[in-house]
Amino acid sequence: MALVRDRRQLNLKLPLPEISDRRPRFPLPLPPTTTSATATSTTTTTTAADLEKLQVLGHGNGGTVYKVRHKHTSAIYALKVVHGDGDPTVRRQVFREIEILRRTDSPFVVQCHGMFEKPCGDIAILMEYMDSGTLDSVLKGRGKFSERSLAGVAKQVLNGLNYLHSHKIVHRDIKPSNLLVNNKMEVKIADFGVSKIMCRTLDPCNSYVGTCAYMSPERFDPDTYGANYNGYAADIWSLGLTLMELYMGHFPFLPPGQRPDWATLMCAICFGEPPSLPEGSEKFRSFIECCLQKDSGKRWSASQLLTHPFVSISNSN
Ligand SMILES: Nc1ncnc2c1ncn2[C@@H]1O[C@H](COP(=O)(O)OP(=O)(O)OP(=O)(O)O)[C@@H](O)[C@H]1O
Repeated sequence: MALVRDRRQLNLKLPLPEISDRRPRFPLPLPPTTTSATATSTTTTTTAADLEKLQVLGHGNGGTVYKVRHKHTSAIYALKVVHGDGDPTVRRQVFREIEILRRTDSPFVVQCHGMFEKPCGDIAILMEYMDSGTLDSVLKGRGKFSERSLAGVAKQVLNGLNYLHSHKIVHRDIKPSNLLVNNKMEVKIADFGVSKIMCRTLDPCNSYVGTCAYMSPERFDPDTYGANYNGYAADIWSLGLTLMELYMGHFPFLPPGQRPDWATLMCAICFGEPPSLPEGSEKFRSFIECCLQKDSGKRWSASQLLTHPFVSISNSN
């Protein structure tokens, strides 16, 4: 596990591209929501005064996520608070996340129950509470995942990506720490701070955003690896690396214990062979190969991968 922690000390994040700094109006209306296991009522008009903070769940880029209880309904939520006086880039990220969450309604994407701005300028997003944290924290706590449990993870994340991609949303930062999980092993895609809504099918999406380690070859070198690069296939590459990491217990591009620098990693991704599983069933190896095609045009889409035999392992007894 120390090896995994070593990698996490890297801050392989690249800056966001310039986007509109237009502030959304608050409170933001949300699309109709489905009922969640922990929060039975939808509270689009909730304010900070309605919520009791129970504990800190984690810290992200410029903000803190709390476990909170609604004082009137007793429903439990996660509340992400981003500081109003913080970095403008972080504020842009949270507005982007809000914009995406307003558009999504899928059991495979973390559900948003409301957003509000506090008088001090802090921005808060009220989300469904995922009581087992991220897949990254599960890996650190319980150790490597079995093939069968990964087939279940793959199926759910693919359903989430299929939903997002069919709504022209590219996530751009799929990795274990952005996939939330609950005690029923339901896995949901979260953290849309660097995601992009594609306006046209062939919109370019070659900006360097997200976490470098999980970036696909065409995001570094679109000329060689990505004809008409539009970003959807990049999410699939990141999913392939994520599943390998959960299976192997360390980041697949690097031998355990090696601390990469940005240039080494970029060379490995662009000039090396894609990583392959050192062990595992034929179905699992084939699935990973379909995700980790260096040429983005040869990579399978989310809807194609949902038909791959590896995914159906999760249904078998
Ligand atoms: N809906 C949720 N339910 C339970 N825990 C959550 C939820 N959302 C976030 N967390 C916890 O809070 C932590 C911080 O989340 P956040 O989205 O702010 O940042 P991050 O994804 O870790 O980092 P960054 O935003 O810098 O990429 C997560 O790692 C997770 O442990």
